[in-house]
Amino acid sequence: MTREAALVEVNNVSIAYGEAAPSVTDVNFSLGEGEILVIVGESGSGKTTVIRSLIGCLSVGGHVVEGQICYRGQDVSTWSDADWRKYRGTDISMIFQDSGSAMDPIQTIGKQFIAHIRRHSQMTKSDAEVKALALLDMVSLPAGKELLHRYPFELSGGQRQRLGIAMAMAFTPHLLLADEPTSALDVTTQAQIVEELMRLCKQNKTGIIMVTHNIGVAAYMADKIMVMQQGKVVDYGTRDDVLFKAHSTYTAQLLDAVPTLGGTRYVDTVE
Ligand SMILES: Nc1ncnc2c1ncn2[C@@H]1O[C@H](COP(=O)(O)OP(=O)(O)OP(=O)(O)O)[C@@H](O)[C@H]1O
Repeated sequence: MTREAALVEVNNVSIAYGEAAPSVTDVNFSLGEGEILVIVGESGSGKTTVIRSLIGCLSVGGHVVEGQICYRGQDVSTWSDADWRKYRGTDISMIFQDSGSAMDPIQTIGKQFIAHIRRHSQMTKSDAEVKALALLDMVSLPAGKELLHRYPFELSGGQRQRLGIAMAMAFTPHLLLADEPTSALDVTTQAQIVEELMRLCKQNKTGIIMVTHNIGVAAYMADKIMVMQQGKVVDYGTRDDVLFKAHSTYTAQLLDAVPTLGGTRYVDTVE
């Protein structure tokens, strides 16, 4: 019997910018369908670099210098631009720290959302609008019709992130990448967005790889956690392994920094 390929498999990957020494070295992890991997680590440790490499969108000069990234068993280094266009935004999608800033400020949300749907499908304008409205409803953004006539800056940070999730989920991706999707939000909205992502992940069996600075968020939502420091993975494993049997001093320090409530550390109490 052949083993079914993991959704994502990253083997010994190192990534450099230009001619400089690699910024990220020897990264290994895997993700199954419907699993949530959360990447945590200090600023500059390489989290964004790793997540962007999975959608073939490293910033200028970035390239994989060693190792292999596989998506459903396919080595993505063999993909042409046309292959990437086929997968990006449909099968593999991404939400950013502030989804609104990734949108054109002078075009209405509706125009951009409908164009996004039509770019990846054969839908008519009116069918795309119906789909956009259903997606807005799915992420608890009611009054979608009115919202489609608004501009990105007219929405709150939380509404913009919900919109980002709706657009990213438009084609029910198998893999959703999220780069600090909650860090610009207040704590209550942060919790709502995390719940939303977890619900969609469960409902659609979408695998999620999310970057956050907040190990409390990782403890709450992750199946697996990867901790990065200075371009290297210093801890990786199931949520419980990393939280309760962490090997690196850095992870121990991160966990020590999590506030306690009535003497109980937050991560200890989350199921
Ligand atoms: N476009 C670039 N050109 C050159 N070096 C870069 C570029 N982007 C990132 N780097 C370098 O790669 C390393 C990792 O950066 P990266 O943005 O992936 O870290 P990060 O963990 O996501 O940080 P943050 O939490 O601050 O977003 C850093 O040393 C950074 O300076």
